[in-house]
Amino acid sequence: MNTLKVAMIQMNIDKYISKNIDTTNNFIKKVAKENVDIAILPEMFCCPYETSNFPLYSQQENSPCYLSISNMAKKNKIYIVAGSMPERDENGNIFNTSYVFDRNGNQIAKHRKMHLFDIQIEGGQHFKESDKLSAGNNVTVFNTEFCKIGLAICYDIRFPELSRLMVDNGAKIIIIPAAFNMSTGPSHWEILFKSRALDNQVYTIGVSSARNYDAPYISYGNSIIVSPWGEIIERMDENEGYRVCTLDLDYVDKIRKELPLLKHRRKDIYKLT
Ligand SMILES: O=C(O)CCC(=O)C(=O)O
Repeated sequence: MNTLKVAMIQMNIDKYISKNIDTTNNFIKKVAKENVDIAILPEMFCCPYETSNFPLYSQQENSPCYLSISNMAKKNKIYIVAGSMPERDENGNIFNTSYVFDRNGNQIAKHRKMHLFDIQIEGGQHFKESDKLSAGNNVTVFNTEFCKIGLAICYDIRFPELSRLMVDNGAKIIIIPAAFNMSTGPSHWEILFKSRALDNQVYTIGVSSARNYDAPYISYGNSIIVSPWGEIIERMDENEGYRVCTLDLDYVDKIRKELPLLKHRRKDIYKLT
């Protein structure tokens, strides 16, 4: 059987970066003891999710925060999908960026959120990432000894074209560090992870920050794993914690063989004439 163990780390986000790094370190040590292969952190795991914070917390690659996560990966011999952090480039542009480190602490992937989260729900959530952030332009798929894995951030999951491109590129798992909110989370979170899993016959994994009612942006929590058959195989509540889950990659192949959706596509007619 071709399996791997993943851990969803649903952490509370503090205003101090150092506290967030300590929290991450404690979780990584715990999950490494359970022989986890890939640990996943939430979106903006080191920065309270607020547009005004992005410039204040933004750091260039190789920042102390970046290096401490890389060191944790190396020390614990574990892959870490470092949720996301505000990344500042040499021109001062800021991106919502997820880095992936391998078991030697080397960066093997980097995804800059491609779809910026600008919403205005009447009587509900308002947010405008584009006030402070720039969008990334690249689809991200990275390789491991288990399989290829697609990576995107939160709002990116709403765009089926992106997941499909990852799958066309060989992904059998799609990982989404996220922070849905109390307006869209209860209505859309589960459906989105099920839909992307079902239409691509992949495992989808959404890792959220824990809910904090004192924060200006209240995260939905509910970190989730959905199978290629569209079933929820792990789901957390709103509280801080972690969950370990073994994924069977042969099951992806089995589902794709039994119900060959990807093969049955009519790419020859998917054009507007
Ligand atoms: O799509 C949503 O409803 C939430 C997206 C979000 O919170 C984000 O992209 O950070």
